[in-house]
Amino acid sequence: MSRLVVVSNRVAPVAEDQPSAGGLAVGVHGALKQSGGIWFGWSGEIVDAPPETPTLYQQDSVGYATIGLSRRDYDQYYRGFSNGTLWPTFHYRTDLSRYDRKEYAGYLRVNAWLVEKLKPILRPDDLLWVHDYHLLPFARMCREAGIANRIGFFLHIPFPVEPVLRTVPPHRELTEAMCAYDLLGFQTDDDCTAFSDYARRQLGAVPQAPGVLAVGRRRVRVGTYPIGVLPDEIQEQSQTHSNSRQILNLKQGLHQRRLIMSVDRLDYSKGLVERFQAFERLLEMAPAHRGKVSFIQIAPPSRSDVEMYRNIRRQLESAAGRINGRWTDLTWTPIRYINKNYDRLMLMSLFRASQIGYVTPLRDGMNLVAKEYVAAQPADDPGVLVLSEFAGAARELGDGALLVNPYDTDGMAQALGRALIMPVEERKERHQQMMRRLRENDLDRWRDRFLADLRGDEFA
Ligand SMILES: O=P(O)(O)OC[C@H]1O[C@H](O[C@H]2O[C@H](CO)[C@@H](O)[C@H](O)[C@H]2O)[C@H](O)[C@@H](O)[C@@H]1O
Ligand SMILES: O=c1ccn([C@@H]2O[C@H](COP(=O)(O)OP(=O)(O)O)[C@@H](O)[C@H]2O)c(=O)[nH]1
Repeated sequence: MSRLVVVSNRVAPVAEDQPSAGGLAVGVHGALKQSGGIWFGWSGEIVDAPPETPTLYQQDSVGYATIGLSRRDYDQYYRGFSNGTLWPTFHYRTDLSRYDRKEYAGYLRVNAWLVEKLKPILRPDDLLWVHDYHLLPFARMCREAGIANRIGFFLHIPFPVEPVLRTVPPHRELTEAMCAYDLLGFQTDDDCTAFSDYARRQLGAVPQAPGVLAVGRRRVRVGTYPIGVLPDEIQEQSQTHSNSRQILNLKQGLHQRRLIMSVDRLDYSKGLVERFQAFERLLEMAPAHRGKVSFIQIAPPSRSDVEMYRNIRRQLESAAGRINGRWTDLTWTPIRYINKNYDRLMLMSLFRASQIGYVTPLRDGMNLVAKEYVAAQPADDPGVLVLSEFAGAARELGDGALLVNPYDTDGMAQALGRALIMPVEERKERHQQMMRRLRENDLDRWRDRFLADLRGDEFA
């Protein structure tokens, strides 16, 4: 079988007990560990002079090939066009998006440079699987460099509807470039439909069969492949630290209080301020919960050199300070807001120790934390997932979770109140329902379905 070569901007740290840098790294690492292959991408370092060739190293079945970026490339490609333009727009925050031609030129330049660095490592029958918005034009540049391999692309974040996408000035060039991939994968049907609708209206794409678009002389397949987790592995992990000093101390310090848990990169798309406000509304609306419930928000800093990320950090600090200032008493602090990265084993144990998973992004491609929270619960006394309808995960977990609209403060507070008193029978039923979906759509299936479609004969 052909070798798998994964390309993504972010490459996971290799050690199991190291904190991971977001869902892409967690998902791709989990998938590659099973199948083996090469993982090529940015080393995470900014260097004075980028080397001629990537650094190669092997860890179990995965070969890593990573390379540093110069300050200018990092600024224009990663911080600039990827995270200053595409990320906010694709998350429907056109108010936070900016466009700079120089940054876009840098984005294209780095894509072409990465192709040049990857080419010598490639074999003619390698299967390429490229990930995420940093690399929309990567396949087009591969084709220009004479790389004829089959290339698939998976978008981890939402794909916006046409009027929103058009606010990115080079939208047509970008989407035309996407059509140089053989297969385009999205997290949800909504994302896939948004792309297909855009392609029909703006690029004159003609649907040829279900999931196949003809765009000029190219045929491109499109499909929905929701990323998953490995529920059994998470069940096991969630018990690793159950009796550790940290978890025991936490439980002791809670004095029987119910625990609400949230874990997110510190990102404005995650709806953290709205979430804090809804928690405060719960305390206002339901005096019985005062002193009886604690909320832990873990929010490791992310992309801190992008201005909007500094703003959200300030806003949250002020919200947490204000709410705690108003409600804290001698024995109870309602919100523990922690700006630190935790390793996954500890996170899964924290999920298991809590009664509510509070996951309320304003917009999210999938949100693996929601799935991990469910997988980490004890089957005989599971916690409740309170989940935003705007997370990709809501498509699969909507029947078992309490779905909320993160713009509706009262609605979220009500959902928290309902979760806090939900009888165990209802919690078990909801949990079983969600576990069924997690098992049907686990991480192995995500990889296997995508790669089977990419290998398929339809392209011949
Ligand atoms: O690499 P960073 O800039 O530090 O950011 C971390 C990752 O964030 C995003 O993750 C997304 O992928 C998850 C898994 O599919 C999904 O659940 C989540 O909804 C997405 O936001 C980003 O897409 C990745 O490229 C970043 O590496
Ligand atoms: O301190 C932390 C915070 C998060 N995560 C992991 O990072 C991933 C976040 O993925 P998600 O899809 O929820 O959001 P993203 O950050 O990719 O937007 C999940 O697997 C978390 O368990 C972690 O390992 N340590």
